[in-house]
Amino acid sequence: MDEFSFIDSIRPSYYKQPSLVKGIGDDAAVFRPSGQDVVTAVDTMVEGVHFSRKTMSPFYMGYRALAANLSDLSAMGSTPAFYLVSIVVPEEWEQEELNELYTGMKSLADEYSVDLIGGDTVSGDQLSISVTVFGYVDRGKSRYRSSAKPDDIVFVTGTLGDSRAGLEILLNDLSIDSKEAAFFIERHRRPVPRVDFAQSLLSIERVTLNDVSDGIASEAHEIAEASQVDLHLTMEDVPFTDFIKKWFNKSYKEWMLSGGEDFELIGTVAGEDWNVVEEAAKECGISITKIGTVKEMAHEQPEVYIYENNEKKKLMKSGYTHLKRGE
Ligand SMILES: Nc1ncnc2c1ncn2[C@@H]1O[C@H](COP(=O)(O)OP(=O)(O)O)[C@@H](O)[C@H]1O
Ligand SMILES: Cc1ncc(C[n+]2csc(CCOP(=O)(O)OP(=O)(O)O)c2C)c(N)n1
Ligand SMILES: [Mg+2]
Ligand SMILES: [Mg+2]
Ligand SMILES: [Mg+2]
Repeated sequence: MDEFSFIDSIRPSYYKQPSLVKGIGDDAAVFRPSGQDVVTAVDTMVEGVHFSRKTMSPFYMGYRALAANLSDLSAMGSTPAFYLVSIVVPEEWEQEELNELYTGMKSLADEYSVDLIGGDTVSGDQLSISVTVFGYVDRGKSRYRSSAKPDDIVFVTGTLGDSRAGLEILLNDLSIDSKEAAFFIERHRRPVPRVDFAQSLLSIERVTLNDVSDGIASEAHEIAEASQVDLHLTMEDVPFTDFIKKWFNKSYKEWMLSGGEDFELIGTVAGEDWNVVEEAAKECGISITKIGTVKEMAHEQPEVYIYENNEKKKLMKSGYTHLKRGE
């Protein structure tokens, strides 16, 4: 195998998106949006930081790199259309493993009819996958972190902390009940981006969305800062899988807030639209939970508060932070 035969092997034989003009094979790809806004994002995953041989097979490395990006598109309310993959591949990687990685991405891409339209292949020391995605959204309909208003309901999809529990099991070879361990591991390896749910909210004029990659302690702050409001959350309302308590009683609360990589959506919406949000979740077969309320800023800086046993505390912006220096 060399770079060129590899590219030939991953080149799609046909594309599903009608707006594609030129796919893989020239200096760049071309697509032609028809009056919609184009939404784009890039997230990178690096061996040793986002995954390791212990936590992920090549299939899941690929699946998850695309899932994280589709999750960002869902948080903008957009419909995914295209992706590009830039990959750094260590010498020892076999062609079969690289094919598996692409099969992992394709398995998710096919579900959403998303086309692979380009990328870059480079040899290097550590596996790194950078995925760039493009999606469409009706003009002016993107969902921003900056749209939260006082009295909004704060909600979150699914359950939190499962992915972190899966990571713990994988990294430390924990032997817990096999069915329950498999659930957490699956939540870590194969997160489901909430694309369908976000799209079912299209009838609502205003909804704030942010996807949970770092943990809601961080994402709630991003909403508070962008919207210049305070968020008041209730710890007892934050949703978790019931058996997480049994295995990780000491840690599960912290993981719910800052474990990260749940790829659920946290958002805010006016009370009068709450029934639409509930209906959307039901349609998509996912759970949705009210976890708090938006309030006007009490001080000069936006804050997130969390109530536990009726005690009010500031929730710090904890979570996974890259580029930490000098601490
Ligand atoms: N190295 C970078 N150069 C330019 N923009 C960046 C860089 N890193 C992050 N951003 C931008 O900063 C914003 C927040 O990024 P990030 O926290 O990674 O978002 P998310 O958690 O949703 O993936 C996004 O608009 C992103 O495009
Ligand atoms: C081997 C391994 N160690 C640690 C983690 C945990 N981890 C790595 S990055 C991250 C946060 C999310 O990644 P980031 O690059 O900040 O995503 P973004 O917010 O840009 O979407 C977490 C919780 C992991 N997934 N795998
Ligand atoms: Mg990012
Ligand atoms: Mg995001
Ligand atoms: Mg992201």
